[in-house]
Amino acid sequence: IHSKDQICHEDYQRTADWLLSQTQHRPKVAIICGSGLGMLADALKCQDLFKYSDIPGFPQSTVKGHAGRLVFGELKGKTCVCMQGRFHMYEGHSLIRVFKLLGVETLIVTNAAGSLADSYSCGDIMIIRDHINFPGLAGLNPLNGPNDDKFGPRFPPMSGVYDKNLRKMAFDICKSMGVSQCVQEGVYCMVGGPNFESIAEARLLHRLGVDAVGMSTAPEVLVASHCGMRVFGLSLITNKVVKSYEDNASVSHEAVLEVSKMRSETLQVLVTELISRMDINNNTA
Ligand SMILES: O=P(O)(O)O[C@H]1O[C@H](CO)[C@@H](O)[C@H]1O
Ligand SMILES: Nc1nc2[nH]cnc2c(=O)[nH]1
Repeated sequence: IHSKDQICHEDYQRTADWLLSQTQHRPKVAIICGSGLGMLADALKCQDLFKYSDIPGFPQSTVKGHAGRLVFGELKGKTCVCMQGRFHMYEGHSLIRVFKLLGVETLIVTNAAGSLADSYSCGDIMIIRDHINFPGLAGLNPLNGPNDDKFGPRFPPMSGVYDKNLRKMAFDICKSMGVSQCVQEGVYCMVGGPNFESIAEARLLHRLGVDAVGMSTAPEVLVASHCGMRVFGLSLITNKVVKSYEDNASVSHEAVLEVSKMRSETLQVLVTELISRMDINNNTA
């Protein structure tokens, strides 16, 4: 699966069939680990691990902080598959449809993001209420090309994509974890990257009402929602995006990974508890 122009249902099916022949696990939940958040997979019990390089049709993950492994396992009695290493649009791939063919019903997506909202702090967790898909608005969309009706409709709606019940459940869990003071709910904006924002771009995003910005998530959520998956998303605020010409601060991927590492345990507890509480059989929370 190297160029989306060449990918068809049979390609996804071949990869899914190979995985199903290699593991007894039949996951209903998929987790995508954001930059530096790969340890979310460590909580899985009875693991079956596959290096991306060993999976037919799988591309390589090229970004530091993304290990490049698919981990199957049990979390509180629920069977999950976890991507330790995502593919960004700037890398050119999406594998959500393989998950669909494995039987996955719910996607939990995490990312590292910079904050635009003045009230946010580094280390905050933002439950994603909605997204702005900048590349998508400009016509760069993973659903471009002939529509495959086996996956979903030509014109999928995008309102209410981030499941309300799961968002509420996550809030309740954060309360019981005693971390609600650093939990936010907001709008994630996907930009193409791989550069971080200029100050003028940061100001534009701020004016548009963006709370957090990153270079992932929206394409995955789009494809997942198109094929009928329930979606829940979390952004870890790893940096405040520089919005002032007087501010000498500057962001780096290393700094992003450092904050991710510091907060990954909290995210692991939150995601584990969410999966533990969610009903996966009838697809309701
Ligand atoms: O979205 P994730 O994979 O967490 O990664 C985020 O961190 C990287 C920049 O540091 C970008 O790829 C951005 O999208
Ligand atoms: N575009 C973008 N992606 C990020 N990922 C983590 N922090 C940032 C950021 O400030 N901007």
